[in-house]
Amino acid sequence: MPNRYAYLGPAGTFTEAALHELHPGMPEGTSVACTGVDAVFAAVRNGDVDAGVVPLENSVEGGVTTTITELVNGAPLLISAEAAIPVRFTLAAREGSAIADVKRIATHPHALAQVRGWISAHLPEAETFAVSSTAAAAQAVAEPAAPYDAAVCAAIAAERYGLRPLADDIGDCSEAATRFVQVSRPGALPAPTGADRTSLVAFIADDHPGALVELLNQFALRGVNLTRLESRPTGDGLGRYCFCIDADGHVADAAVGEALMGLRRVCRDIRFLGSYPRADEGSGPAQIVPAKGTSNADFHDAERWLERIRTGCAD
Ligand SMILES: O=C(O)C(=O)C[C@]1(C(=O)O)C=C[C@@H](O)C=C1
Repeated sequence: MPNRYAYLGPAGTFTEAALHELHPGMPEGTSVACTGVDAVFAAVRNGDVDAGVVPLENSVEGGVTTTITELVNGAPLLISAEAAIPVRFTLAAREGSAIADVKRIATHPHALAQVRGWISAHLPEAETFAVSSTAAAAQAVAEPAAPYDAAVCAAIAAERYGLRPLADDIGDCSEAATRFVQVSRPGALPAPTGADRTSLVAFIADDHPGALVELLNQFALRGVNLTRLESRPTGDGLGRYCFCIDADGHVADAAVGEALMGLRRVCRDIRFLGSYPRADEGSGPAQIVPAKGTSNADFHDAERWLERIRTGCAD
């Protein structure tokens, strides 16, 4: 039976585009549109689907809170894949509308944050309304008795719901991109590819000067490059934070594995969120030349040397 995937729906979201990027040519009927990120997580956890795709971070607006909260606090799931896609926004309305008619605009909060400048320049009087996704906004605007005049959505969503684009490419940052992750129930990890990413959440043991530096040193000492560090409240009281970390490399790599063991020693708790192929393999920080003494071979050589000393076989 083909795998089934949940995603933040309805059809026409950027998340659906990410799902198709991860699984090109997936058979009809294998995707399940959910009305919220939390519903995607629930579908994965209760076994309705094999995996789910959700937005994790946007290059302009940052982390997607619901996704991060689910990964940090919900029943453990693993990230098994990622996709990064450019996000371009269209203002779309029912046939016959003009820009001057737009008084009420619906969209997803992350999308709104990325078009705020355009809206205040072109529609300063318009009211904005947050809905569960950009495609949900387009779907709502298409209703004859819609409470909104226009949606900020992907061009493909405008087309799917029969809306007319009033303005294209209205994002304030032309290079905006969103990173999506596929989450699965815990199981075997994807094999290392040589261009991987590892995600985890670190809970520091106690609040003291240098606690974050101690944590970061575990990576720095082993030459592991970090690609994301985000603090999130633990929910246990003001000033209590955990740290969401993405690092280059796979947990099967000696340097990453040793960094994780170091974290385990200095932190109260570590939630491992997965090792999976990087979406941008072949470019960017994955190309960083490993620091001297941090390759797999260097670690294994040092391990064998220590073993010889311990067993009295040192030369
Ligand atoms: O609403 C959508 O189309 C989504 O896929 C969600 C989402 C997000 O959560 O950031 C994805 C990409 C865009 O940045 C705007 C919205």
